[in-house]
Amino acid sequence: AALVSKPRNRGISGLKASSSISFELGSSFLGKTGSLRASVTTRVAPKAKSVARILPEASYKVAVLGAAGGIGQPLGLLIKMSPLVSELRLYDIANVKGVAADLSHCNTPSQVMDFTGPAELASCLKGVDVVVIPAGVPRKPGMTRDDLFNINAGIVKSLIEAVADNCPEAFIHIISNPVNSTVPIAAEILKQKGVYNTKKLFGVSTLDVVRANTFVAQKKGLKLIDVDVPVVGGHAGITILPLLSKTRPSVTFTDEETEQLTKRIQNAGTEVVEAKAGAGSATLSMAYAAARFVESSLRALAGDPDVYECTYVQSELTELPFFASRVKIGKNGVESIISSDLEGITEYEANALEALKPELKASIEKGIEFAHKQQGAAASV
Ligand SMILES: NC(=O)c1ccc[n+]([C@@H]2O[C@H](COP(=O)([O-])OP(=O)(O)OC[C@H]3O[C@@H](n4cnc5c(N)ncnc54)[C@H](O)[C@@H]3O)[C@@H](O)[C@H]2O)c1
Ligand SMILES: O=C(O)C[C@H](O)C(=O)O
Repeated sequence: AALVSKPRNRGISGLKASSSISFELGSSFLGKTGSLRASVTTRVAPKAKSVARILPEASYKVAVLGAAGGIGQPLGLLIKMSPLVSELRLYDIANVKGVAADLSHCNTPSQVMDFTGPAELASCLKGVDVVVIPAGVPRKPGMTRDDLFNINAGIVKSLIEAVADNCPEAFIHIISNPVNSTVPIAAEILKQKGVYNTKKLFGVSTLDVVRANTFVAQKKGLKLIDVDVPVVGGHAGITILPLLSKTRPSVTFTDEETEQLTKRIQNAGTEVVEAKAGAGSATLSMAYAAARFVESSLRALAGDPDVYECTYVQSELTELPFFASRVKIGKNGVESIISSDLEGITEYEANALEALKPELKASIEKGIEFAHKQQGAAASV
């Protein structure tokens, strides 16, 4: 692995200037909607001053696996802007050197390092606090996310094995599709390695929330920054369930609006895949969403007591073993799963929740079965 850049301005000017620029970006675009600020009236507000005191001192190591790809590159850029990051480690099987050299010229504090190919994966992962995994193939028009399973399941499996061996304590963010199956695969691999921590494995479903917030704000003429729509279930088609009745600020929807918005949020990934016409799926909005989730995780690690995000995790909220919902994230990962979003939902949402369960269950079982088969195959060699 080559060290591409060392932070030259560790002193007052470098750190202060970049902190204030990216901090403003982080808190106004990435961070704010990652809290319950707009969504729960009973929340006890943390003292702004004490959180501000904690955060600029903190510095974490973040690895991106699949860093030279369509998501990986803009995600690397956004993470490079975070004042909470001391090392940004970029790993890919190809083309990562140039990406790292390019990013390393940004005069923000973190040091950028590149790692290429399986032989350098262990050194990329040693000592990292957060691992983000967007490695894998994207959809083309006409494909479902599940059509990516055959290729991406194996990629996620091998990367998680390395995570288990080298940084089992890290927060793991899985972006690679089909998320509904790749997260259960990761869980099984971590179990096989004896290092599974249910609180630290996250399927990144933030993009669904980002989209729901955008579409609802547009439809209802609301100020975007204030809108917060919880999205539960999973991350594919009808398993994506926006709970529009739980939108904050409180807003009412006609049946027609509910139907139209729900379908648009569920099909938003396909909307992008079709618009890109064979050139891939969402990358820029995904990088934005993933950066928000990274920033939320880093704030949680730094002791911010007010970090809430929707994410696909091991859960007891329903009878399904994995389920996306709003969770509170703290220093040790998931602190609690917020059940109140599922209370008092509308009949439309309750029916949609029941309708998504068979598909989500099948995707979870497919992932678990894959991991078990691989283990069986390895044992018989
Ligand atoms: N969770 C979400 O909301 C969401 C949103 C958008 C895309 N995705 C998924 O993210 C994945 C990546 O999308 P993309 O547009 O960045 O694809 P891409 O093809 O542009 O980039 C993928 C990168 O992964 C790398 N890669 C492949 N195998 C690897 C391995 N074994 N180790 C390390 N790197 C490896 C490739 O070299 C490439 O640079 C896809 O599976 C896509 O479906 C998920
Ligand atoms: O739609 C895709 O295939 C990519 C991603 O899951 C998305 O929601 O944009």
